[in-house]
Amino acid sequence: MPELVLELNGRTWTLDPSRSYTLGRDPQGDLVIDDARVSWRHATISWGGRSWVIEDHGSTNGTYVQGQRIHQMEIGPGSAVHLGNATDGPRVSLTGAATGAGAYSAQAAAPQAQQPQPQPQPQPQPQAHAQGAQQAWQQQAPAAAPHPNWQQPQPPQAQVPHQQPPQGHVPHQQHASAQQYAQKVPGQGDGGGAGVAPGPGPAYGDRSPTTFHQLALGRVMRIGRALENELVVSDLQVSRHHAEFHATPDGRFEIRDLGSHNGTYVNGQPLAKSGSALIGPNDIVGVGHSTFRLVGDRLEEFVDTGEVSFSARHLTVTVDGGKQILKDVSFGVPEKSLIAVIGPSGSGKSTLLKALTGYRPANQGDVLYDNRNLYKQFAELRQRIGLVPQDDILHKELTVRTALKYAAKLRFPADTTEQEREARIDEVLGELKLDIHKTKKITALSGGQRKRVSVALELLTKPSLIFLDEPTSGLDPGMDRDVMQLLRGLADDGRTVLVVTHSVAELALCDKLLVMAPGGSVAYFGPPEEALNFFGYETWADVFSAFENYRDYDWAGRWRGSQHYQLYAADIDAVAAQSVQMPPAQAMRQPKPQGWGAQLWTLIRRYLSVIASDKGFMALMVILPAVLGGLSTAISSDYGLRPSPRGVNTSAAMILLIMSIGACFAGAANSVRELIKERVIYERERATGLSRSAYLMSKVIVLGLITIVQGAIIGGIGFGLRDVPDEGLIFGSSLVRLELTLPIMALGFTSMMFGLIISSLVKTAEKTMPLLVMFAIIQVVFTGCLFTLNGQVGLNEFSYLMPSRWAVAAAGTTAQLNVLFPNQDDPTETDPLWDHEVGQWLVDMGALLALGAICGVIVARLLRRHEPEVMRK
Ligand SMILES: Nc1ncnc2c1ncn2[C@@H]1O[C@H](COP(=O)(O)OP(=O)(O)OP(=O)(O)O)[C@@H](O)[C@H]1O
Repeated sequence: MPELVLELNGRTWTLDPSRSYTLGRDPQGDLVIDDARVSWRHATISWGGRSWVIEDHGSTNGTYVQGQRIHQMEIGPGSAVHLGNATDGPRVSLTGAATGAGAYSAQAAAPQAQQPQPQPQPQPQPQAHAQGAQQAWQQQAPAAAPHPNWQQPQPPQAQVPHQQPPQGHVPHQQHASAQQYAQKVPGQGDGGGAGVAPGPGPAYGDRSPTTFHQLALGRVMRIGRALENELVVSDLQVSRHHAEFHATPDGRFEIRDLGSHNGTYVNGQPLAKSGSALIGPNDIVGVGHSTFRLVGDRLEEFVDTGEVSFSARHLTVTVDGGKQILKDVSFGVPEKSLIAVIGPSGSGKSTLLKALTGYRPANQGDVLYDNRNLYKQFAELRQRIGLVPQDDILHKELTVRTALKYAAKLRFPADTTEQEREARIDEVLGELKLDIHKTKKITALSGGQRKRVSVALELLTKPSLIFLDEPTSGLDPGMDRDVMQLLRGLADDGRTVLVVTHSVAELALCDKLLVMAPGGSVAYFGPPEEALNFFGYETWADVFSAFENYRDYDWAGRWRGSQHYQLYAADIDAVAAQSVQMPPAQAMRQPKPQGWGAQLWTLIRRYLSVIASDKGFMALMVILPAVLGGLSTAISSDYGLRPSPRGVNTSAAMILLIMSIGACFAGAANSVRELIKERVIYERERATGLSRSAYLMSKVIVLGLITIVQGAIIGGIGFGLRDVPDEGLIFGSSLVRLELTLPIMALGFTSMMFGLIISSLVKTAEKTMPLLVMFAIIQVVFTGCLFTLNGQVGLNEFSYLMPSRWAVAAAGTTAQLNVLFPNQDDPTETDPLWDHEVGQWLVDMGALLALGAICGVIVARLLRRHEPEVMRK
């Protein structure tokens, strides 16, 4: 029997040739390797009939034998295989004989063989508590009506003896007991845990470092993704050459950023690009998912594999006018937890989500992530947060794969290769079982599948904390379970997942439930299965009715007086509330993974892909200007844009009017929905480092080109079929029609910019249509072709704000509109904007384009309103 003995992390397994063994992070696999660089299903070892064979399963970071990345290779006694990194990735060694009594049989070794066994703990008796709670509730009041006693909750100590949770590390268990929970939550009542910046104290509680690296005087230790670095970090968030540690002549150590894309952080604050900082034993250096701490001349590395605790303490949000919309919310969960947040409408769920993600930081309180203060170290920690808003954050017109491809391009550092990004996309698609849908358009997917794609997008960068805002809203009831099971799986795989939901059907899948009461305070936090008993009702509908009927009841007081509070929240609550002091905006600004130009190019390509995928829209873009240009030919005119024998030719003004309005309408119609329909995508991408100006510029360039072409079609048809003056002002006699068309093209562009203003102003896409119509009608009035504007004090000056006024004026200088369409009251009074002079043509065109530029500045300001508060600068 060709037995092979495999050694990993000090443990040995005797492999059986009759079956194959999977290696990876998947807890269901045969050999579970808990290392961020190892893929979920990384590789397989099996007996190939002649010899043992290791086969890589398309892992992101590769399988290495003697420093070479391999796909499939024969192995045998004496072989050593590194997973995830050629030098310091987890090492699998193979020998030919069992190593004695310590050897495990791999068949017998269930995946859990490597997991630490849970310590026996005194278990709380949830049912007894629940009944107790119910009795207390029923004693206080019958469910049908509030009772005065409700207002006087018993002091917590009277209800339940306070149990001191024992100290120590306890592995995760689904629906962990209160004691287990209390052990894992950071900073429990010790006043500590408010971040590490800067100051003594353990940075990671009881977590031990993933690896150590020896630093030596005179030696530089360079960190990066590339294999030639001394410290190779297999993380796509890290640049190829990211940063370096080196000793200064006086024996101290310094970290220097090497122009990294995602930044190097010291105590959560980003170093300037290519900047450096001296580091001491209390400093935490952050590079991608890894953090480093100096211990003597050794560097301890902690890799954030997602298994981190999370808690909120005393979160309070006060809005203008002093009203509190979130009141003193505290809760905490250990690693790998799924938390659901429910509550009646207006109870502050969205406000809480914004406070937890840093989108709108609370005015008071802390959010602790792995014992680090999220608000203080936001620039670094925001990269570990995934947020799936209620609306899809992908362009539905694209295929799943293309949408993820663009998202990966925007979120990963500029120096990641397409191959690396593709590999990560494949990994995520596989994890979320979306492989079979990858070539489908997102519009063709069911609601549940679409939500999976949004989750897949957020998983690309391997966040440890994932927040979801009502993922099941708008889905079929059957999809609830699907989505909640997906979230359960995400948490079990080593992430903390918090979901705000209206759906109560699948709450049992969660580890903890947070129930918000009207007014923004906590009504309950604890295991979901004990919640209904806590409230003393049989259904959630009853609980929500009670919230509705007794809005003024002190729900928070009832919670704080309960034994559940003692069990699940008192420790977190014991720390006094602090007001939030966010670092200065500069320190919070996360370096952008991509340069401005690269972002712009990706955004332009994505936008063109979206347009190209909609053939109907493309056809309309050509038909609309053709029809509008054609309409102008319906005006009967013997002389076109030339003077009649008497000079006057009012139909020329009508022709210019119709063509200008056509250009206004086409331009504004192109852009009026553009920003509002992408608002959620913009908000999310902005939080992950998208440049506002690159985003706006991508719209201006693509829509600008479209509207200019449309203007050319309108002008080509409208002027092409008409008599035009023999001589132009700029182009002489040869290109008079072009000279007349240029103002129409510029008008299309500027109207498109006005459309962007409308799009960034409105709250819903439906509101854009009335505003578009209003814009077009105002332009009709202010062309100067319906009635004389010149000389009308106030009205004339106001018309200078209208793009149609300048476009008609520019074309009017060429066509001599002062002759064709003289002032009806006083023919000697001419409009100076229509003077037949080269300078005037240039002034009119300049004013038209300047209006467009001013619109651009206004849109940029308006876009700011739709950004996470921390991104507004
Ligand atoms: N900026 C603000 N200024 C004033 N009041 C606000 C502001 N933002 C939210 N509110 C109010 O705070 C309360 C909580 O709002 P929030 O959107 O967080 O509730 P919600 O529980 O998410 O509601 P829903 O389930 O309907 O989405 C609401 O009464 C809301 O009107």
